[in-house]
Amino acid sequence: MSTRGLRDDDHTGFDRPRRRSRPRTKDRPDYSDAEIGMIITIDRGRYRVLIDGRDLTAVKARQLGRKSVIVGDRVRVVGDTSGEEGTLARIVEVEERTTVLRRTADDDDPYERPVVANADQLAIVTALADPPPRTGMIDRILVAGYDAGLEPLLCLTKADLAAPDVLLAAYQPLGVHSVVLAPDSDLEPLRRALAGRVSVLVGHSGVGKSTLVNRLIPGSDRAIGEVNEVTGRGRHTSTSAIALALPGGDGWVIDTPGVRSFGLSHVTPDRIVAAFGDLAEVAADCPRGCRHTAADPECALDAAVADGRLGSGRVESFRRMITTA
Ligand SMILES: Nc1nc2c(ncn2[C@@H]2O[C@H](COP(=O)(O)OP(=O)(O)OP(=O)(O)O)[C@@H](O)[C@H]2O)c(=O)[nH]1
Ligand SMILES: [Zn+2]
Repeated sequence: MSTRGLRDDDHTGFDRPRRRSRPRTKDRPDYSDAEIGMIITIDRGRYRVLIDGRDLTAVKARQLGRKSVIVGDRVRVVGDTSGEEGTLARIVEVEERTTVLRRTADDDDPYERPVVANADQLAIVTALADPPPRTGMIDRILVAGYDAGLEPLLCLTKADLAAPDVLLAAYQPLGVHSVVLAPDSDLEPLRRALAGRVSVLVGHSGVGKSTLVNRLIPGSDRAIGEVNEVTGRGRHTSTSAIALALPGGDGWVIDTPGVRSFGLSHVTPDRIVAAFGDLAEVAADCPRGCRHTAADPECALDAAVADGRLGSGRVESFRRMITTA
């Protein structure tokens, strides 16, 4: 009797991929020598890849199938990698991602769309006036960022038009770092916060994100914008994010097109709580399925506030964030 006959009766065998269906190692091309680059931006199926300062255009190789390639991805590239005009390289492998920022188009959308890979900071650009700040939007972006394992940075622009105090006070208990910016303000605090990191910039159209990027990276030429009254979109209609190197090679900012919504149907309360070490420790005692809101009668966060293990301000801020988001 063959061993295969025995395995067929074994239920656990069903889920395992059949050995024969996998390509054998010796048939699989070895790309370990292929050059590694970073995806800078994507335009109509063409990927801009930066390798050692060379800027090339590439397409996805067929063997990648439906695997997504997104801005920030580290990829292996073969073919013509000279970067010369008219040449096209092929992306054959995507390196494992350290983080993935995702969004769903809206809350009823079951599809998570990966937006940016390998970032470590999420800079939320919000105007203090014109357009007025919306904490619901900030909360949604914070939740998406915590879910992705990114550290948030609140960039409050247009401080010449309104004071930042109320917003700063709202997010201080969560430990969110912030910088306040006016047209003539010193950029040094922002530069320090971005130094050596890969920061995704998100913000509603009109908050002054392009103005900020142009100040940080002279020559980056981000379109500053007359918002189109009909479409609500800025002048440049690109839908892809773009990675821009900070001067002196001191990190990257990844600019994203003005976000109008940040659907969060893929996020669970426990993944958010996990971003806060002190809260996560306490929430380990919550009943199964607890959403950690004020409406959850047995949430362990309440007991921890009552006996002084957690500050009430921190728990309230956390709950406001997860409930308005
Ligand atoms: N008063 C004031 N206005 C600013 C400031 N920063 C930018 N603006 C103005 O706000 C408007 C929008 O600025 P943008 O930089 O285009 O904003 P954006 O967030 O990039 O918007 P999109 O390009 O639509 O994504 C422009 O008219 C800017 O001149 C600021 O600090 N103070
Ligand atoms: Zn709870």
